[in-house]
Amino acid sequence: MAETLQVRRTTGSAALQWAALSTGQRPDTEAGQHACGWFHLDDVVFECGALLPRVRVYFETWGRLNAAADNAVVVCHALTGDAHAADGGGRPGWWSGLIGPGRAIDTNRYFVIASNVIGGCAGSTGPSDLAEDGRPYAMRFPAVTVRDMVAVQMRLLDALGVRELALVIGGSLGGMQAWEWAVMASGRVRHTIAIAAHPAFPPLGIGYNEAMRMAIMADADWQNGEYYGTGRTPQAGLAAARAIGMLTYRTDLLFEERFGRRTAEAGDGAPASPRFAVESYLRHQGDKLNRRFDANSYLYLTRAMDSHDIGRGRGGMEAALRQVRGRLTVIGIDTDYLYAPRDLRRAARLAADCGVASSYRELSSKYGHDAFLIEFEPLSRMVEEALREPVR
Ligand SMILES: CC(=O)SCCNC(=O)CCNC(=O)[C@H](O)C(C)(C)COP(=O)(O)OP(=O)(O)OC[C@H]1O[C@@H](n2cnc3c(N)ncnc32)[C@H](O)[C@@H]1OP(=O)(O)O
Ligand SMILES: N[C@@H](CCO)C(=O)O
Repeated sequence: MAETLQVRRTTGSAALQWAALSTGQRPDTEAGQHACGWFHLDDVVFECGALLPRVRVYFETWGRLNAAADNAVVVCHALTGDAHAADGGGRPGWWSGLIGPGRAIDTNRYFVIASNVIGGCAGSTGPSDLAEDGRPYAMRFPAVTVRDMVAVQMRLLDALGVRELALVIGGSLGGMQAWEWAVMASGRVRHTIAIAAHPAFPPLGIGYNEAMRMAIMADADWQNGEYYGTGRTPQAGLAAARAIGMLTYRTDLLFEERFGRRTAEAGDGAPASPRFAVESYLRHQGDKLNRRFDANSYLYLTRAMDSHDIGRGRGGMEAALRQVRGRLTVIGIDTDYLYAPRDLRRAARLAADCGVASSYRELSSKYGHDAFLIEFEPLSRMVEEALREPVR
């Protein structure tokens, strides 16, 4: 199976040079330094049995892999996130508050890797890419699962020469990947931190995902997914999906504080134009997502979330948990509507009952589910504390 790896340092000596590496050859990066790269793999077999002859993974790294090749940290992104988790290329990342020199995930100490998930639309192969026949995959893209995402990430880590992981961490869909990493790479991962994510995606989440998919597929511009190159994209559908999503990612308290019943300046009260501040906010969020996200990827990634269940095909949840070796920290958010803290506390307890060195921590926030992308100070403290705990 052919694999190729290209890495480009964005800072420091010989910055901006693309280097082609043979797999297993560690990238020559420096402590704290940011790099980005492409990993090309052939013949990737998905859990559903489908095979993609060519797959591309976009990734970014921070820091340097140590001589023992055991200081790697894998950071997994959420539904609409990407590989740009921390500062680099002159831009902050979505977790810059957590990752960087001297921060909770210290890039002077760790070699941090974040990659865009397969099925996504931020550099890695997804439904908008061209299939072998030269047409976009669209709905012909295989049904991707969280396990497929992690399997590809594991191959990336092998190619980068990483032997053992100090930490795998992520929130939401990223947390689901972290749960899978704990099982799939058991013995290779010293610490897993799964934030705002169940070990098996709950029915309320599946329901909301379906409502969001219905919004996209009801848009006439969706065209059964074959919208690429037609000049029409399902923007209204994706915007409606984002609005539904945002209502589950935040809280009533926050909306009360931010918007109350205030009206938006432009609103004239007609049903078709936004009247209240909260409406114009949701529309703005939809516009923003349309500028950076592909609707078909949204369909595929929400389906991946629906299928997430670490016990699937492994004899159930307990049997899967019994495979976990390293330490597990589950972080819940007290105001998270979708990923209820009581479920996550229970999951951490179940893991402990199954012999895992497991603990539960709770982040208190008015932001709801999205708190893991916003509340960097308390989250940093929790990550630092968790990393100080014994591995086994
Ligand atoms: C910035 C990125 O991280 S994008 C690339 C990677 N993406 C990810 O990792 C996905 C995860 N990220 C996210 O989900 C979000 O970016 C979060 C949770 C981190 C932050 O959400 P934000 O949308 O930036 O914050 P918030 O909810 O405060 O909304 C602020 C926006 O709403 C706008 N807004 C606020 N009130 C209103 C209103 N009444 N009417 C219209 N717009 C409004 C603000 O002007 C601001 O707009 P801007 O983002 O264009 O500057
Ligand atoms: N704000 C997050 C929500 C899902 O966790 C995202 O857009 O990815």
